[in-house]
Amino acid sequence: KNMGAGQNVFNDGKAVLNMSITVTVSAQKPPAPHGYISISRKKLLQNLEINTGARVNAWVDSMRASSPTHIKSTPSLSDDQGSWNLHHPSALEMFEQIIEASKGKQIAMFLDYDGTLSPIVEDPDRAFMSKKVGYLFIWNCVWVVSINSFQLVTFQVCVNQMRKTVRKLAKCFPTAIVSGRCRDKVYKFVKLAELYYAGSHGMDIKGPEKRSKSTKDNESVLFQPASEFLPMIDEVYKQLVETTKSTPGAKVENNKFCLSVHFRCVDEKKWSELAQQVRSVLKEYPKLRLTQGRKVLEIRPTIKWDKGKALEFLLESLGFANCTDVFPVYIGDDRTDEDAFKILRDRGQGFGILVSKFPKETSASYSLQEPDEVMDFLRRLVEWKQLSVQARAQSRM
Ligand SMILES: O=P(O)(O)OC[C@H]1O[C@H](O[C@H]2O[C@H](CO)[C@@H](O)[C@H](O)[C@H]2O)[C@H](O)[C@@H](O)[C@@H]1O
Repeated sequence: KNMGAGQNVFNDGKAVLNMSITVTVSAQKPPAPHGYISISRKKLLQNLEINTGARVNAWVDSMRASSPTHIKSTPSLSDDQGSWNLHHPSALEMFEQIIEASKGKQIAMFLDYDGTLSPIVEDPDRAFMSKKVGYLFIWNCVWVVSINSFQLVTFQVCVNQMRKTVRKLAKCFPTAIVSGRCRDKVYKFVKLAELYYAGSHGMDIKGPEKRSKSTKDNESVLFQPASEFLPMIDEVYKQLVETTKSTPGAKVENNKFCLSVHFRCVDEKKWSELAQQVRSVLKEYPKLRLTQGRKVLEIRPTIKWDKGKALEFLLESLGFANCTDVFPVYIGDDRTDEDAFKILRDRGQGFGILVSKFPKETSASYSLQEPDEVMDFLRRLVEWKQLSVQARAQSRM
């Protein structure tokens, strides 16, 4: 059986078999044709089993390594908090220097969602924007006839401070949300029509809604590089739901052009079983690959597209292609955000801010500890921009 060139038996970036192999199954072993390796089917299957076991173990190691409790117990990283902070100082503490670096340039903001604008929670469907909620107390006197007295009534108006801040931010700078989630879902959490959205790890990009009376269609989809994968993703979603249902706590999320298999609520003893289940489905789909986020296995098309490419595409769409006077700031907490941090580092433009309480390998320049700090940083940017606009207006008078 000719397995064909470039067939990835295991499709997680490091292909186990990624070369042209001719497997000959016959009683008498014919000589291998020139340029081909001839190995027995039995031997091949044995190799595959060994590799499958090793690969699943590698997955589980990686699942452990990305877990904060394990990071804390990794001496090379935990002992090094001080030196990590030196290399990735707080963006809040470095605010003045950041502003200085952006002088004369147009700031453009790129924000990841989970773990950046919303705190990480167990249930992905309840990852609402920052919990910090403002209460507006209105004291009011109400004449209650029945008890013939005045009563003091309190009204509480909840204002989502993060949404309010991002709305203001978008008034000051072009702003995009870049998320692993399906675009519609992230929009339901953020609920701001004035932003750019790049869902499914950047594979579904849409510009701000245009309010046009002439057309009912106010959607402005800009780019969907993986649309041909939709049927495959749906098929794999169904299979993963079925295959993983025996693992308590596992949750499969359909993110339209990619899938997430959550293991946050899976007992660590069952991680290997879950990895095995995911692998058993994925091995039939060499055109899909696996990446990892925070307690989540992410499955996506093998196309060369990621959050970094989405960032470049958005910069172009915003009219900043080949511009030297743009200053992109990307804030994110996850491994998938590293692609965007790296692009900024390589271009030598703007910078990345990693949201993390723990030292991590990163191409980001600065750090913030949690979504509340992200909100403080965004607020300071808004205040600075408003003050500089005011100052400019006054100087013209
Ligand atoms: O790129 P992002 O916006 O950061 O999306 C990455 C994944 O985020 C979500 O999962 C993460 O957040 C969940 C809610 O806090 C948490 O339960 C989970 O453990 C995290 O991995 C989202 O549900 C995934 O689909 C995204 O891929």
